[in-house]
Amino acid sequence: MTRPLVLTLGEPAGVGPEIVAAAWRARSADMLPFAVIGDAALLEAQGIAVADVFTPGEAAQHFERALPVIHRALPAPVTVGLPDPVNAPSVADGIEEAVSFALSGEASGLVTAPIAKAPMYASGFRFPGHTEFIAELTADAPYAGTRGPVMMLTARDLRACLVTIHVALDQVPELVTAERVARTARVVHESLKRDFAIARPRLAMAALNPHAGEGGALGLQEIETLIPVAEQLRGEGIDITDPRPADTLFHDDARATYDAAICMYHDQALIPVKTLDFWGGVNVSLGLPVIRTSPDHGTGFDIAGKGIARPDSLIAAVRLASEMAAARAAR
Ligand SMILES: NC(=O)C1=CN([C@@H]2O[C@H](COP(=O)(O)OP(=O)(O)OC[C@H]3O[C@@H](n4cnc5c(N)ncnc54)[C@H](O)[C@@H]3O)[C@@H](O)[C@H]2O)C=CC1
Ligand SMILES: NCC(=O)COP(=O)(O)O
Repeated sequence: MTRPLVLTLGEPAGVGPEIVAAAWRARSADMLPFAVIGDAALLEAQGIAVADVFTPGEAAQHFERALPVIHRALPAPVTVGLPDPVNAPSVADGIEEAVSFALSGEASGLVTAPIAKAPMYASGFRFPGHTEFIAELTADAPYAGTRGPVMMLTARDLRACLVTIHVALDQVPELVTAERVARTARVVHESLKRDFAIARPRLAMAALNPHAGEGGALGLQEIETLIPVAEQLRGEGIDITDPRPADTLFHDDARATYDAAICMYHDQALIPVKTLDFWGGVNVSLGLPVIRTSPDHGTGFDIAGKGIARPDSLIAAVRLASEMAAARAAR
């Protein structure tokens, strides 16, 4: 039987509590039941019934009538829209606890509500985001496959996967190495088979430079790095294209030619994803021993507490984690 999911509440002063409550209100047959790690008072304040539980395994028995919560009180009161770094260590602890439930098998996977990066960094959090933190927390767990983490964003029929994640643009060219591109492609190829049940994944590689480098006139990374690595990957049996100009890779007809795009930097992947479907996009961490999904938006401090935050992306993240858990269980 597939176990429930575990959710983290994320930044308590952001939209997390209201979208988590809304996701529970929208519970449906295509979602696994879930338990939330966080401050129960913030969820009760959303006008829903909550049930105190100790593990995600207890979620299913309560889920229909109340949102199961693994209560973790915050050290400082929450002012909506104003993150307090004093609460940041509890946010990180919640993610760590969720990962341990997923590693122990008590949860099928985790779905994380957004964190605010700046207050986390101010409190000493030393990871760029969830993705790298979860990779570190799971580094010693057994895993049969190429290790990530690889960040993938999905929206409608687009899956965009990142070779570099949260780095300044001027650092991107030196980080686009053959090793990084190859590892990203291998992780994506394996994950599309294992987690998305795609038997023969087709990958499209995005070029780094305009016009895929214009034969070297607009940059040499395609000739020196990307074309050779694409050839090497095809030699391993991975169906991947040579680098394609990124400006023509994401329109409707182009998307039909591949199952995932390998993108060289953050905005190359996230702009098409968020343009295509800002409300329904999902962030997925690939190449880890645990399943992890997340909404593609952030903490929405400008709208938190106003009752207008849309839960669609979190709901899509819960659905996708449920599908991935089913795909892994069926193998
Ligand atoms: N997975 C995660 O933990 C992520 C965290 N962040 C963090 O979020 C914080 C704020 O980042 P921003 O760049 O301002 O992005 P943001 O996504 O929080 O906000 C961008 C715009 O989208 C709107 N928006 C966001 N979520 C919405 C929702 N559920 N319904 C309706 N409108 C929504 C906001 O009101 C704002 O106008 C930062 O600290 C950033 O690091 C950002 C992206 C992902
Ligand atoms: N821009 C995507 C983002 O910030 C999500 O990062 P992560 O917390 O999922 O690693």
